[in-house]
Amino acid sequence: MTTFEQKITRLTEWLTEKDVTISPNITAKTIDGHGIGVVAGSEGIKAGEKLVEFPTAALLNPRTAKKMIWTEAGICDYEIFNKNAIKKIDAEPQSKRLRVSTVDSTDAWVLDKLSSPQILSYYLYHELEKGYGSSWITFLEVLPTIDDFGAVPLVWDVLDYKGRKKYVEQLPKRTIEHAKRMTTQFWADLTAVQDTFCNVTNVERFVWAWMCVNSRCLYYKMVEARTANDCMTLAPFIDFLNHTDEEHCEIGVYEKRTKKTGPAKKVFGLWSTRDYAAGEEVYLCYGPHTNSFLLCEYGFTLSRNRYSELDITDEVLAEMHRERGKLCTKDDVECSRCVFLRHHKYLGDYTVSPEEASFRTAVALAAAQLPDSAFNSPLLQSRTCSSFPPEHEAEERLALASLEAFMATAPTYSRFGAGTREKLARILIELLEAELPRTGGDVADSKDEAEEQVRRLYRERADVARGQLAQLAKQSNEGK
Ligand SMILES: C[S@@+](CC[C@H](N)C(=O)[O-])C[C@H]1O[C@@H](n2cnc3c(N)ncnc32)[C@H](O)[C@@H]1O
Repeated sequence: MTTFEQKITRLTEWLTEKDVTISPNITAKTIDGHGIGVVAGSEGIKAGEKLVEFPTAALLNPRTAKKMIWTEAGICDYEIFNKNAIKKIDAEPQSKRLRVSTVDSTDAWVLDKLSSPQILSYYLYHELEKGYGSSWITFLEVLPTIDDFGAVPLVWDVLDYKGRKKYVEQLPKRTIEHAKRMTTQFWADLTAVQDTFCNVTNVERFVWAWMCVNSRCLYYKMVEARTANDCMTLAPFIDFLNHTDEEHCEIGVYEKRTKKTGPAKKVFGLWSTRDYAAGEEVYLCYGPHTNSFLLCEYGFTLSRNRYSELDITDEVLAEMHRERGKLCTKDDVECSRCVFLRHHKYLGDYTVSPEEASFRTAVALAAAQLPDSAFNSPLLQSRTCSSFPPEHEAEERLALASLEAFMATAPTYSRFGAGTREKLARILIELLEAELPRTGGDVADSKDEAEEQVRRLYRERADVARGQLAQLAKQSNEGK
């Protein structure tokens, strides 16, 4: 049986054969709770040190994958393709074909119909099926298993992995929506791939491939990319880097001269942005992500996350409609307050962090303090307070003018401050009371990874609410 160290040595040698440079100052190792990660060697790392450099041809991205798929398709007489897909290609006039592929054949257009995640997921799926026959086996051997994705809600939902489907509905509402969007995208991608290739039948394996692509791809811009979503590449070894929201490494493309004479070549590289002590884990930042996002996309959460926030859209909307007695719905005629907020692009997406309420939230809670009549229809027809109809009540004119002034200048002290704090505090206290049982209270951590992640999201929500309540109390004491 091959040990982890042997697999990493094989991977490093294989990458070196492809002219990839890996600094001797870093090494890959398994890290408790993180899977594989990258750590600084005994010499440590200096800021600005180049850690990994890839010739762009050695990357696994839609461009390189399409070339390899097309070469293989030629060898097996195009038998990997679904017969209907081939019929459709033959029927399509060549002039109409979208030529974005770098593959040197007009028929390779069949691959251009697929998005980058679809191409890459198919590629990994198919290579795994080949096993030791795959030229990527050294890379496949160090990829996570489906079990390593056991904390991803998509995996619970699509595979009911370890009976975890039930936990999807227990997630906070916005996280459920995120998870469901991913499930929809997954099935759309699988369908598109099955419409093109005849050899994709194992859903669990496709989940594995799709999740590898989703959780390991790095941003890499190619001229043929149609959308930002197409700008993705897999880069073995760099993809061992775990996520942090702190100071981290950077990745990018730059030119490098490998020989004294001859042209400079493009490389895809990873470099440090600060010093690292020997043995310290080296991270990347996957983006300014909340724990809800990290759980859905990657299957983990950070114990402290600087991007933690609490979505209180439903609660704020309920507060705004207290006077009306019911929420506006899509099928309902919207109330004039919603029309006003929508017109100013402030309707929905209300959040708070432990430190502050988002400005959108502050605007909505300010709007909630004006009577319905302040948003009445003649006013809305005129849209701005500068052109109020003369018959409009002076007091309401003044109130709405204050709201618009607040939206324009966001003063720290405004007529809405005290009312906003009161409404926000009520929302947060009610939310805390309602969600407390979902945090698991003082009971020990659940043995089920999925259940534990659900609890962690609720604990984080409670922490954000408490942090924000403390801020509100402080502001009240300061008389803001
Ligand atoms: C790009 S890979 C990083 C390498 C990965 N740890 C491995 O074993 O191959 C992304 C995956 O690593 C894990 N991961 C990344 N950052 C993490 C963190 N801060 N804490 C826990 N797991 C993390 C998650 O499973 C995520 O899906």
